[in-house]
Amino acid sequence: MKLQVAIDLLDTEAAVQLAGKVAPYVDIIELGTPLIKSEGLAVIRAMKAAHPDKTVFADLKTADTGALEAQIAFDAGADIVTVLGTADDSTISGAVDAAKAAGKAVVVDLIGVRDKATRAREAHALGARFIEFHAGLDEQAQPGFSLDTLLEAGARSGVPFSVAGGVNTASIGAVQAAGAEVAVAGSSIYGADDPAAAAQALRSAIR
Ligand SMILES: O=C(CO)[C@H](O)[C@H](O)COP(=O)(O)O
Repeated sequence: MKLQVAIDLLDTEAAVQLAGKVAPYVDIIELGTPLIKSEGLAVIRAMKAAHPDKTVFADLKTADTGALEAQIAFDAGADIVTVLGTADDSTISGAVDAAKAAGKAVVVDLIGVRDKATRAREAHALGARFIEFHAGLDEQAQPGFSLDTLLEAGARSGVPFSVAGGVNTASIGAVQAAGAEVAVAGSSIYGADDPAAAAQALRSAIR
């Protein structure tokens, strides 16, 4: 299983600095949606320039104009972009076409999707590289939130998937046991006193 760090900071310098600390322990560097909204495409360019050997994941959460949004992020250096699972099939297909032309990839994010396993299969058939079973920060803040429902749906989907939703050292074992290809960790890394140690601990927990 691969490890993806989600950087939900708000400025490019802090994001590149954090990536520099955790890069030895992660496979994929994700530029979070708030970071891209705050800094624009420049943060994608800066991250790819700083880490040309890493997969740079632009969490665009595209809802429309899939081909166009994917293309501008690929041109800026992104290797993977996200499209929302709630978007129209044509939006996913448009982004997938752009990815194929650029030799890059699309991940479909299931945030807000009710029947995640079914939509995951549809999105995979449309050409998404893998499907992100995701509970967003707002959903995680709800009383009684648990990652278990997400993991069960991912395991049931039968397609390649990642998991995001407050993944930490206590839960990453269950994420791997569910069969995820990628564990996405944001706040448990960027919110830690020592982000490098946090990333290293997550990496060590992967069997
Ligand atoms: O995309 C996101 C929020 O929409 C986050 O980047 C993702 O949820 C990972 O962060 P965390 O591990 O803190 O949940």
